[in-house]
Amino acid sequence: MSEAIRVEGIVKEFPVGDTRIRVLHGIDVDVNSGELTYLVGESGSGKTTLISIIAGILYPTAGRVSVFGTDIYDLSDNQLVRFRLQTIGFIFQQYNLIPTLTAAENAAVPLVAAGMRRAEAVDRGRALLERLNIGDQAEKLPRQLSGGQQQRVAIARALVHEPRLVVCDEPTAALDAKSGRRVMDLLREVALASERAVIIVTHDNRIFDLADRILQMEDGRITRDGKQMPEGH
Ligand SMILES: Nc1ncnc2c1ncn2[C@@H]1O[C@H](COP(=O)(O)OP(=O)(O)OP(=O)(O)O)[C@@H](O)[C@H]1O
Repeated sequence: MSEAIRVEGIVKEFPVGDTRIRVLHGIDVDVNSGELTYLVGESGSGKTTLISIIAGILYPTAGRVSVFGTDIYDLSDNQLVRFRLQTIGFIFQQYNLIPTLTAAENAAVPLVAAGMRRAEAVDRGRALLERLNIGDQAEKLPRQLSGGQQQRVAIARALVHEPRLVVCDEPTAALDAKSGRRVMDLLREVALASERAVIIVTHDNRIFDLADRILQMEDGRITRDGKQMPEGH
């Protein structure tokens, strides 16, 4: 276990009308590799905003984020895009699949973007779909898949290039218990590999027992940091 992510003094404000609202109030936290870290808290507490900043897709108003030793907001826009492509996999609440590509092609997108030959990339995408138990759906288009199947394609796409940091927003919400477990097994395997880290935002009490560490947010602050679920969940 070693420090993978360092978050220091993160403040985020959004403009609303003529004013600005502050949704993150100066967050300091480290995340270790070798652990599954969960981020929990009520709707609106700032979880998605924080993981988006950690994943390099939303600029903070103030503060620093270091991902495996790189201060990501010191990078130029182009460098950040490249760093994100190579190092970070993000599983969004919306699946954001490309409607004209098959499931296997969607899963292969990060590899193709990194320059891998298309046929080899699609083979790897298909192999990951098999591990997620939807290998038989690999040649279908997203609109021919159920919500849970689309979610697993999105998960395959986030993992296919073996990013060192995987950030997930409700990865199991649309899945039945068995599919959810498969996804979690895969994410745990990633987290336990050396020099890789996984952060999961979740309300899914079926998977709480799998967390190594649980961070709780309230009103834009981290108010608990421990192994146990806070009361009320
Ligand atoms: N682009 C935006 N403009 C203005 N306010 C925003 C914007 N994005 C988020 N917010 C506000 O920031 C706060 C935190 O939102 P966030 O989505 O991070 O919460 P969350 O904890 O992930 O909630 P949920 O569990 O419902 O997804 C909310 O009050 C939300 O309304």
